[in-house]
Amino acid sequence: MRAARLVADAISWTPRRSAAPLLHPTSFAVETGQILGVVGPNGAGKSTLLRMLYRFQAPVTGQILIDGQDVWAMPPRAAARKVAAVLQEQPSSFGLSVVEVVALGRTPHGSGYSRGGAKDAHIVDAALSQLDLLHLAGRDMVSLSGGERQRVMVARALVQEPQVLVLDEPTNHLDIRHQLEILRLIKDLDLTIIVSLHDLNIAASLCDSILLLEQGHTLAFGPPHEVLTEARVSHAFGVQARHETLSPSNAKHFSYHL
Ligand SMILES: Nc1ncnc2c1ncn2[C@@H]1O[C@H](COP(=O)(O)OP(=O)(O)OP(=O)(O)O)[C@@H](O)[C@H]1O
Repeated sequence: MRAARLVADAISWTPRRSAAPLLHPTSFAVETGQILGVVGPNGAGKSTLLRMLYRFQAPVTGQILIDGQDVWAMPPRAAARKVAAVLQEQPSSFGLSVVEVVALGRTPHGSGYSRGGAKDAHIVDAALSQLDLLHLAGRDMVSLSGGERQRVMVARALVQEPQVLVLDEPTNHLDIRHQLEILRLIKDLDLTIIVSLHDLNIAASLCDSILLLEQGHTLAFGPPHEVLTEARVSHAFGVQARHETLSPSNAKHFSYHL
């Protein structure tokens, strides 16, 4: 089993030269192979939280543990074999082709400047195929659409063979079909996943648990049906939220009004 249990124990983040935390001490656990959705209004602290999980900025307090090991206490290369990230804004990877960008995901598994062997090539090909990118393999990254680039970044994260995958708004830029495909892929992956999402209906159907943030505080953490209540969503987002049952599917669906 590749997935691992992730625990955030009272992690917080405060910018340098500032007294006020942007994220107040936040605790949660994501069981092995489960999906945690991080939701909340703009500026709630979702990306700030994710940045600590994928080792971009260190928590000012608290610890992040993967199967009991402190992510911030291990060497960066070891951490990169445990956690991969797919971010909203990607560097444009100037001059690199799709296959070269995806292959970069193998870096934490290589030694020195080794180019990787047949095993790496096989892993890269499998990811290109899984993300419907084989026909784009030779294309320059800068020539891709936003959605194509997003799929390349998911492929790169997968070839990293992490135990934990962090995704910041992964459906941004994707058309409906590719949104559904990415969501199904996320659901099927044998990984522990932390994903920030703006669409609460997607979050409720995709995730095993939800962390609802507001102004750097945890409003609620737990199963979607417990966290995403009409009252809490209305309060957090400043709207009137209505939780309806759709017919004939009987699926629950939020709609919103000002
Ligand atoms: N390095 C920084 N220094 C100062 N303020 C910051 C820094 N990084 C983020 N912020 C502020 O912290 C708050 C939380 O930002 P964050 O990007 O985590 O929110 P978010 O929930 O991801 O928002 P969105 O839904 O808009 O992406 C925002 O008000 C943002 O302006």
